[in-house]
Amino acid sequence: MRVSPARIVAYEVLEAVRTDEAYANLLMPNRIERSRLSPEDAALATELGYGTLRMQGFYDAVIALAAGRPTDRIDAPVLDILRLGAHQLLSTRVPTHAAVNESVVLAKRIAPGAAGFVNAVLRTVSRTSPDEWREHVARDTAGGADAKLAAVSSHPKWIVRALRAGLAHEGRGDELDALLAADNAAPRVNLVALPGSDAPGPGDLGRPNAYSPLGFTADHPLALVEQSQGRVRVQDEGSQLAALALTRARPVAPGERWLDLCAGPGGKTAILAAEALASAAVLDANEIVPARAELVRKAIAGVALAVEVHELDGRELDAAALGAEGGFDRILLDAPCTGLGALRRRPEARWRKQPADVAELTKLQGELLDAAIRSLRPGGVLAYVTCSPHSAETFGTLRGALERHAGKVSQLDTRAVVDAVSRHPLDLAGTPETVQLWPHRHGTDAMFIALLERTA
Ligand SMILES: C[S@@+](CC[C@H](N)C(=O)[O-])C[C@H]1O[C@@H](n2cnc3c(N)ncnc32)[C@H](O)[C@@H]1O
Repeated sequence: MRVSPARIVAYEVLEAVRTDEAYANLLMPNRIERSRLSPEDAALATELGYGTLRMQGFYDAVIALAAGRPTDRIDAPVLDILRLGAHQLLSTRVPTHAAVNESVVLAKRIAPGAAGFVNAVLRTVSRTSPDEWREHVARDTAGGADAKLAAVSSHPKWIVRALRAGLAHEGRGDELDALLAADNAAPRVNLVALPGSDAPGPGDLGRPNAYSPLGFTADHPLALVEQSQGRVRVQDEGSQLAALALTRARPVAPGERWLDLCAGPGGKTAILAAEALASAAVLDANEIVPARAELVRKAIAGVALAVEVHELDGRELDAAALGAEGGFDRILLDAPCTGLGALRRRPEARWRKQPADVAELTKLQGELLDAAIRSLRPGGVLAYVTCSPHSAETFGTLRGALERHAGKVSQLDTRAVVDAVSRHPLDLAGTPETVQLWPHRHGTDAMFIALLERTA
C-alpha cells in the first residue's frame, strides 16, 4: 500500500518544523507545489499539517495515555506520525481504518521498526471518543485548572493566562473558551482588493467582509490573487482595519508624508500605498531585514506609487534624513510582537514562543515607539499596532511611551475611527482610546490598534 501524497507532504512539513525551525505556513505551499498535489490533496495536506501542529499539545497528552509512556520517550519521527494519526482520528472525518493504515504504512517508510507500535497506539486512540479523551486528559493533567485547560485546549499555560488577562481587561474573561477554540480552527482565506479609481471592489470580486470596506472572501481566492496583477492580496480583515485606521483617522492633505516603520512583509504597506496614491500623499516604508524589505517591494508592485523602501533599524530613525523635515504626518508602527493574536494562522508558533520573548519584545516595542513619536510632526498621527493581545505588548508598551512622552502625545478616540471605517458596527469593549479585535468575536486576528497624536 502507498502512503497518500498529501500525508507525505504533511509529514515532511512536521519534520521540517521540528528539525529546521521551519514556518509551516511558508513551507507548506512550496512542498505542495514541489509534489504537484491536486487541489484536493493540497487542501488535505494543509489541513493535516496545520491541524496537527495546532493541536499537538492535546494529541501528545492523548498519545502518552494511549502508549502508556511520556512522549519524550518516543522517537521524534514516530511521534510526528502518531500526532498526524491522532489528528485524523480525533479531529477529521477520515475513516478510522484509513487513518490507522496510512499511518502504519508511513511508519514502515520512515521508521520501519515502529510500525507495530504505531498500529497499537492509534488503535487505542481510535477506541475512545474525542470528548472522552478530553475528560481523560483533563483528569490526568497535574498542576491545577490552568494546566488542565492548557492541555485540553492545546495551548501552553502561559499563553492561556495571557489571553485570559487580555479578555479580562475588557471585562470579557468568560470568553476564554471561545477564544481558545477559535485559535484551533483553520482561518478562512481572506482577501483585500486594494482601492483605486478603476479597480474592481470587494462586491465585484466576491463576498464583502462584515467590517473591512476593502475585504472579501471568494470561492477561488488564489486564482483571483494570481489574475489581479497585485491588486488582490491575501490579508486578514483585522490587518486591513489597522492600516485604514491610520489612513482614514482624519482627512488627508495633499503632500502629507507617511511612514510605515516596520513594514515587512508589506501587507499593510500595500494598503497605505493605495490610499496614499488616492490622496496624493507620499509614502516611505522601512524594514530592518533585507529579505523582508524585498517582500515589501513586491507587495506594493501593483500600486502605481513610487515608495522608497529603506532598510534601517527603526529605533535610529531620523525623519529629516528621509526628507521629512519637521517629521512625518502619519506613521504606522506595526510592531514586532509575540503574534499571540494570530495563532490560528501560524500553527507551530504557540510551541515556539516563550514567556521570555515578551520582555525582549516589549523593550524593542518601547524603543520603536519612542523613535516613531520623535519622528512625528506636531499634529501628526501615529498608529501603534500589534497582532498580539498580550497586555504587556499592548497597554504596557503604550503606557510606558505615554509616560516617557508626557505632554507631547495624547491618545485619540481609536474606536470612533475604526467604527467609522468599518462597514458594520464592531462589538468592541474596553476604553475608546484603543481597539482590540478577537478571532472568536470578529473572525479576525487579535489585532490591537491605538492611535496617538503628537501634541507638541
Ligand atoms: C509585525 S511585522 C510587520 C507586518 C507588516 N506591517 C505587514 O502588515 O505585513 C514587524 C516587522 O518589523 C521588523 N522589525 C523588527 N525590528 C525592527 C527594527 N528595529 N526596525 C525596523 N523593523 C524591524 C520585523 O522584521 C518585521 O518584519
